[in-house]
Amino acid sequence: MNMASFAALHHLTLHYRLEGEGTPTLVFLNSLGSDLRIWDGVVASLEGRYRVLRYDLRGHGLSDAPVGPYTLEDHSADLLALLAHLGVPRAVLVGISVGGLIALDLARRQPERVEALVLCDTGARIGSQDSWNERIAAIQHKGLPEVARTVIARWFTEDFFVQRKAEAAGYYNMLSRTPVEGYLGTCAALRDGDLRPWLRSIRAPALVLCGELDKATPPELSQELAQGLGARLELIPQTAHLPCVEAPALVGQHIRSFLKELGYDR
Ligand SMILES: O=C(O)CC1=CCC(=O)O1
Repeated sequence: MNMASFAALHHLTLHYRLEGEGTPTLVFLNSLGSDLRIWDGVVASLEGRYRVLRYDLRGHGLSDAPVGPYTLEDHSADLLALLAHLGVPRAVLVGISVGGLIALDLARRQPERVEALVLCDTGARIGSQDSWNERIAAIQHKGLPEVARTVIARWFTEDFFVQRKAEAAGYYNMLSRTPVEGYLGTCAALRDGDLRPWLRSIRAPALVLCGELDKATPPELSQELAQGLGARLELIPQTAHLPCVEAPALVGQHIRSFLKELGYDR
């Protein structure tokens, strides 16, 4: 059913979409300042082969934006509560950027709930304490719409801004209209979240994807992540931080090949 749905969990309300049939269930997690629509093209490319759950992280899209700061554990507890609400015992988690960190956090805390991981443009540690504190201060001082002008430049390639101008403007709107409390709360989760010590303990099979021109979470970070997890890294040509928007069909193809390797031949 491809329509907006809302789950009133005991602690907050999350916006989600559930579509498609069959196993496994794929759960898509968005990045900082985006929402579940960044996955539209990837989900379309999967052509209903799998059951797909997308949701807006707390503080994003149409989900509640409680007062921060948040932690990665707050985010992964939200996901667990949503899975329980929908009766999904186990899923393949597909997370981008902070969404990847949240997926990793769930995989280390509740390994039995995670069938596999697809980690896009992410790392076990993104940025530094200082870089996140600087971003938080800049937003408090200048506001999110101003800071978003710098941030969006890292989301897409230069070509995208020239050739897909209207989409670039639309995604700037998505980013700059993120609830500021939710954006700042999630910056704090990124500032305080470091999963490097846990990587080797994560046993779920994983695939790592990264835009070859990503400057926010560059390919070297993905390489470290893939090494730590014993996973394969695939670079997505001619894309930056959001290959799911710039090259959704290719991202979808990698997901399908990975699922095939895991025995899900659909
Ligand atoms: O906002 C950025 O600079 C890129 C990013 C880092 C974590 C995330 O989710 O997006």
